[in-house]
Amino acid sequence: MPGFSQANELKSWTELATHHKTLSKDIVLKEYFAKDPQRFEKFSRVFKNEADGGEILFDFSKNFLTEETLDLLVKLAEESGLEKLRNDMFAGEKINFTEGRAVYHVALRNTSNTKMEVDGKSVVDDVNAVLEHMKEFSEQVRSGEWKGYTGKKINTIVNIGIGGSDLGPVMVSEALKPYGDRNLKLHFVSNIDGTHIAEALKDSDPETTLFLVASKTFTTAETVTNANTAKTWFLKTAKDDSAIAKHFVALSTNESEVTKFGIDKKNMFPFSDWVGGRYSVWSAIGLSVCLYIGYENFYQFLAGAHAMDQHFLKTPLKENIPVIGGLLSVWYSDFFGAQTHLVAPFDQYMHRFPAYLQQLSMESNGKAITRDGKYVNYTTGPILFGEPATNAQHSFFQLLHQGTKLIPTDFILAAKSHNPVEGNKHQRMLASNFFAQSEALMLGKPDSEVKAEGAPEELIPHKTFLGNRPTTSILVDKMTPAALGALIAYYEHLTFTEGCVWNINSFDQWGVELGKKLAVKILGELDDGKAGEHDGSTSSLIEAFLARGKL
Ligand SMILES: O=P(O)(O)OC[C@H]1O[C@](O)(CO)[C@@H](O)[C@@H]1O
Repeated sequence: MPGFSQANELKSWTELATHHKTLSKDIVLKEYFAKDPQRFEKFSRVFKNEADGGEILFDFSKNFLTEETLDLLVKLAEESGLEKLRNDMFAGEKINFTEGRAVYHVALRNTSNTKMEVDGKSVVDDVNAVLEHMKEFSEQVRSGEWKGYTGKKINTIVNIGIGGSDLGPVMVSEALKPYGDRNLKLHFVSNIDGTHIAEALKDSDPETTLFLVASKTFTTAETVTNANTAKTWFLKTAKDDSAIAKHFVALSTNESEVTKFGIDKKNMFPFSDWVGGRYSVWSAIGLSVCLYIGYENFYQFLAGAHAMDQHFLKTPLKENIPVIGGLLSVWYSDFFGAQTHLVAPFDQYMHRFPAYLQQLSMESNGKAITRDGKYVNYTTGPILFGEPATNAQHSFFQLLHQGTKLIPTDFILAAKSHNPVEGNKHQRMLASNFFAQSEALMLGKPDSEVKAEGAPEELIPHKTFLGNRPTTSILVDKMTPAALGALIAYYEHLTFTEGCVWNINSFDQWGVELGKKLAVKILGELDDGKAGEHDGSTSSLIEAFLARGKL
């Protein structure tokens, strides 16, 4: 445990509170830019991705930040023990103390084969053995050497998993679609709603479909139920249990449940309990991605994340890009009262990125108990939300520009499009929106300007924009596998930084357990056709469902 309980007991927290009193009255971003021609240079950082030679520019200069703010925030990180906690994570210490586990997803993308140990035992060979298996298997499937039970090539992959066993694979395979094998059809089935599996099966042929049952625990009700439904559907045609080996593989830590399900141990891609669900796309859980984009690209994805890991591990805090991102989030949440964090990728392929980040951020830092068991005296994890732009502009950006809430926003753009159609015209239009939005959010539109445009007197307040809305712009050269890997790792370490300062355990998820238990009890009542003991509303709703939902 660190040498403090509540983050607001730290000296730097008090100093930040005093600093906030003056800064919040004074800071007008456009004036700060006018006063300081070096502002962009001071508050932007370039990440050089050793994996593919690409760069990512992080522009933090349109944030409520001065040199003093940054110094105080860095001091807050130091006092909170960020360097120790980070080093402990990289050393395989059991920093997820409520579950007695190491937090070692960084070991899954250790492409430099650095020594990494848990309990004094190296994990490097085990990680590499699984990667080797993924390589061999993905090459066999992609080449057609791996055949279905009737000798046909696999052309459909159905990943069955939920939460971290779904969101990472679906987001990454969408984001890296330009690298995908278009002869392979991908389906991701997560929801217990029968529609999800039914639609995937309608679109599949048992002779050419490969099911990946992705579940760390292999006990998650949704996944086990969907996988059993898929197995029944498959056996209806295949008839013979021995055919399962060609069409079902498991991505899991739980060998006994996997074999009980009927999947051969040799068709299991294992990983360890030190991989959290929301950090598992780098593990065997990423097999769907590997099959789709090929092993070389998957490896580049890992290498890009590894490059960001090295940056996080070795760069002084003031230059450390994810540390700055995390500290800014704390700054907005706890000193400016921001409740949310918006992430808007200007990239259609990245359309599931905000959904992925929701689990990463909200399952990690949606906590209110400090590491020594006290209720926090301050606010913690923000509500993360987002949609790809420019679509987002035409729906909820109104509230960003003229609403009453402060919404710190990240905009992400790749300079080079994968589809430079119409002589790159679309890309230039996309980019012009990326620049215009952050500029407009900062500059606003004063009433004098609205008046000068000839607006009638009564409309002037409606057409005025206050501006001074903070944004972080992230400019990637091109969304390559390595760039995406680095970007995800950026958000992981940002989340880590927040959790460390707030002194919460970012690595458990007890909050989702309650709902699971209650649902099991009510399922028994639905099977019996009678509501049990509940409050008036719940019993009546159950009775209404039973009356209306009879088959
Ligand atoms: O991979 P599993 O064990 O099926 O769990 C799936 C998901 O369920 C959760 O435990 C929460 O419901 C997530 O943390 C996890 O990603």
